[in-house]
Amino acid sequence: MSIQPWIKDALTSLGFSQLTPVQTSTIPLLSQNKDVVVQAVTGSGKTLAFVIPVLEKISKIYREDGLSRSHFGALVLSPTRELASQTAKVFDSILELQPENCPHIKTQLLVGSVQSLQEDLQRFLTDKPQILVGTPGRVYEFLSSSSVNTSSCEILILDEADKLLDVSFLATTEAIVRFLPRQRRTGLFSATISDAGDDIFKTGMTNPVKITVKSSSLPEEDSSVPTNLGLFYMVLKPEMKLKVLLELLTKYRYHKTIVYFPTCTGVTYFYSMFENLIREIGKKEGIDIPISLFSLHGKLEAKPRLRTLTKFAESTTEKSVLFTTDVAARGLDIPDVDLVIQVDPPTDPAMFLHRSGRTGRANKVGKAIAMLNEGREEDYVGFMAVKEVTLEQMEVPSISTDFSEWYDKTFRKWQLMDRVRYDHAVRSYVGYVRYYSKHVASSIFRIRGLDYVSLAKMYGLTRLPKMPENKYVENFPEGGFIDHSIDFDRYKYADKVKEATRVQELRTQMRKRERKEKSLKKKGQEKKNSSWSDKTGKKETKAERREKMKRRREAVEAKIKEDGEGEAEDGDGEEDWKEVVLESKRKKRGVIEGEYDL
Ligand SMILES: Nc1ncnc2c1ncn2[C@@H]1O[C@H](COP(=O)(O)OP(=O)(O)OP(=O)(O)O)[C@@H](O)[C@H]1O
Repeated sequence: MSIQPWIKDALTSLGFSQLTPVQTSTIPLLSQNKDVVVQAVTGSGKTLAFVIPVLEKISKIYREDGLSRSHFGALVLSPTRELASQTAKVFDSILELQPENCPHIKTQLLVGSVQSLQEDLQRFLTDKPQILVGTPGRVYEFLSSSSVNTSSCEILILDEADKLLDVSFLATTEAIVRFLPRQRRTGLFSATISDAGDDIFKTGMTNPVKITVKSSSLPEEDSSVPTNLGLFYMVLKPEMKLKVLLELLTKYRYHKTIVYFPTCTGVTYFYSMFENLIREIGKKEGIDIPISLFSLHGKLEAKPRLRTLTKFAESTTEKSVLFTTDVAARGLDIPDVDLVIQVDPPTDPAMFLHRSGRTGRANKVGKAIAMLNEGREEDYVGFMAVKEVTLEQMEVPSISTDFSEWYDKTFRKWQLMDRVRYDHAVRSYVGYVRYYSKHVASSIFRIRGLDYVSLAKMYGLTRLPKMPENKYVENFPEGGFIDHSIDFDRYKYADKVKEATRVQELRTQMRKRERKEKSLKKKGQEKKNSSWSDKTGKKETKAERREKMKRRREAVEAKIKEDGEGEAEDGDGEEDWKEVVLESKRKKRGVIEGEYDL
């Protein structure tokens, strides 16, 4: 295969002395004028499979006419800022080794919130980069500017193409494609590209060559999972999940672990809870537990997100753990991640492979564990087997009664220090139930089959929050109470202003309650003396009132829905959309959704 000598030398210096199978099959086709659709297992080297042809093309343009100001030659699209930034770094690591006597090839990263569009345009005109790497939103804005001329773009790469072609991105991706000249090459890459179906043709490709690289060289052993990646599952009650997680994180031998949670709110909540648990375990055992904990999700600002990821990747602590959502599921390449834990399976089955594939990359050994709720979720194993993904059952590590009691006590003590933590628990629980209802495999993940009581215990709730799904709870506990260990009247916010407001509201409520009780007593007295027709009249008024309330609620919900739209962004932002609705509801009502009026 003819790769330019300087690129070959750079690859060798970077330790890539031999190409991987996906690179061997893709580079010659894409470098010479073929469109490609590439499906290869996670960690198989798809990035270099498009980076090399892009560099080849740009070098060729230079040998011929070069590029004029405001033109660029290649565009790489990625679904997340983290992935775009990582891909730009791969280009840059090779470009740093360009020989002095060649025209200098440069890249530019285009992602939202890192710098303004104006700054991006300014940099483009000054630096004259030939390769643009970015996320759809910012790239679209950038290409819309009259300062950018798209007519010289020779190659378009959609990395994680099935994501870029799903409902969350399709319109923007298509709009970007329309900016580009028809006479160009297109490459689509993903470990799960077949999920994009016919949408691949919306990228304007002509007769693309399909390249599929499975993990095994033996055709009868085809698998969608890399050979060195061990996939395991364990079946347990929701209330056991975090205890087992803590046990795995503290007792297991690993270097870097990524733990996936369903929602952004859940990540923030469990992150601060685990920070405390790990500290307390250290105190209990009289040692410093060598774990550095990080948290990352789509609702954080772009810059801290990128910083956290770099810190996690560069962390040299004995054990480093990243709590995250699906925003960090696709494409991220942190070579020494040796354990992935999914506290719940993802709503989209394709995501299972992307999450698990953060370990066991480039022939390194890795282990991915998925926790399944007892009951119906065991069927997920058979469901994944049909997709050539084999999961092996793993024993649930045994949790001693002592440890379990210590955990409950420590968790509760931490939670009681600030009532805001309970509010957060309620929001995370409600968010989880919403998330659960979005599972693609809805016959396995049945909203009516959830063990709500055990789930509430997992989140540290003592009372089931008010929500429509409560109708599925068998033998619904009186008042929603699972236990009475929290005295809500005395449960304080650490924030003084918040606490003062709570106390004020509590007093008002108590006064109201007293007045109500008094009036009820009085009414009871009157009722005894009133006629039957009077009572019927009151009943009608009640029905009218209920109808009025219903209409008002519907109007509020419609408004909230309207307000909530457009909040979603980058991957997992949309997962918490419902939380935005709930938040907005709360603001409007001035109460915590899911809580009883206490
Ligand atoms: N030719 C090669 N020789 C050795 N290592 C390589 C080679 N090509 C890629 N790698 C390494 O393999 C790892 C995985 O590569 P890459 O991130 O491109 O995988 P991927 O197929 O894009 O995975 P995913 O589907 O998860 O995005 C990287 O650390 C990369 O440096």
